[in-house]
Amino acid sequence: MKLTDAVEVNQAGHLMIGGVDTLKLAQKYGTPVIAYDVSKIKKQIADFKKAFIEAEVPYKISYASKAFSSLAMYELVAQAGLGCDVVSGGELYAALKGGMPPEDIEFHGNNKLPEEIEMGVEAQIGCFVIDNFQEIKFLDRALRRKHAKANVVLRVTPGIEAETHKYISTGQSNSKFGFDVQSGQAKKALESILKNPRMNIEGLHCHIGSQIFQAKGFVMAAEKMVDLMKKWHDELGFDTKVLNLGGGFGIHYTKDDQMIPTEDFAKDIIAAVKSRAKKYNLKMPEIWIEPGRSLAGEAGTTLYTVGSRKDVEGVCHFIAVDGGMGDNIRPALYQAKYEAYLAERPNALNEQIVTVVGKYCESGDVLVRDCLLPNTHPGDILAIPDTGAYGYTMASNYNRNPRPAVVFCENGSSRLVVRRETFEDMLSCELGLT
Ligand SMILES: Cc1ncc(COP(=O)(O)O)c(C=O)c1O
Ligand SMILES: N[C@@H](CCCC[NH3+])C(=O)O
Repeated sequence: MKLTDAVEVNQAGHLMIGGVDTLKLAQKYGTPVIAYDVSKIKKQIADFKKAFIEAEVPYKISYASKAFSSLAMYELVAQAGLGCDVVSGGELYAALKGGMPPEDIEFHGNNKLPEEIEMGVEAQIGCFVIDNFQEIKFLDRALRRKHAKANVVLRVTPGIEAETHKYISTGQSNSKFGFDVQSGQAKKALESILKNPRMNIEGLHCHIGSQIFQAKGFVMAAEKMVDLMKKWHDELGFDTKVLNLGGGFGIHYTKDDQMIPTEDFAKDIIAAVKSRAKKYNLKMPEIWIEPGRSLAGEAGTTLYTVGSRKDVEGVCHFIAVDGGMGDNIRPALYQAKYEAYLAERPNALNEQIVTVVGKYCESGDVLVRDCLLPNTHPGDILAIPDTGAYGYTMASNYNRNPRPAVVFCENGSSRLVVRRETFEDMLSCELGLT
């Protein structure tokens, strides 16, 4: 039986992930544990691919690995034939270790360090997404030193304000990412790259933000980008081979989130590029997208064990779990909303409005505010679905709490893909004084 898009229930009435009973997962791996239903990741990948294949347009899907960077995820993504984007030397290192072919890796970031750029040049990655003038200098220096060439894509801010939390909106002119178009910065950068014999500019990039539900913003951005292609074709004779429209496709966190199917999102964007390119008589560019959250988010569910309770009648009912803001900072950072279920009795009558809090020494350490749950007891397993993106990758060791374990579940089997951190792990970089 299907309870939500994220969670299913087995014959015993327990929540299931990838065909595995969540109570068994908690028993086997301990809690907190983030359990992924691998079939959901595969389905999202297939849906994106389908939209491009049906539209018969050249495309590339690059997984934005900041959403969930792990060796297992890179392996899965590489097997599916996707590329990936990385935003740091650490992500690049992990992607290569996870078996991503270097030529399928894009390097993003608003302040790539010289040594990170050298690492990318050394690895002969697929392309650098150029974000600022300093980076052009650093990249040029690295290429000269290695007698190498690199493919690049120019990131611009098309001046679109996405309807999302202000911390995750990036397409507006005052964003810290990319070159501003209106002020002429972007054109200057393009001219400088075009003159550089070591850089092969493939095309343009924009990313308007994250957790966006309206196709409208993407369509507007796509249209503005094709306008820019036309302008720079006329003014500079520049032919855009690649149009990278970034990621940002919203996912379900709560019943209030109005979902647009992945395929429909992609179809709208493709149609906008197609018709605009036709209008200007431009060659259809290869469309690249960079979904992160929409590939990993709904596939992940975090399981916690309920510990203490605090009830002040008429004021509040707190249920505390053995994780919190250290494994999911999103509620504290973006006021993100989630739903919670009791793994053993997800269908039991909901009796009480409670606030699920973590174990960290912060009043803001709230995972779900005011949710309806059945009566809970210490030792119960609580599941918070839709935690597959920006949970583990934004995790911290605050209060010296170890980061959780991660398991992949599929067809009734589970597999540990990231072991739980130990206290020793947390001290492994420390040298002390004596
Ligand atoms: C350049 C770029 N591409 C892709 C993504 C992935 O976004 P999302 O996880 O919302 O799909 C991000 C993050 O917002 C980003 O900054
Ligand atoms: N970390 C953010 C998304 C940031 C996307 C990166 N540009 C989130 O959890 O929603």
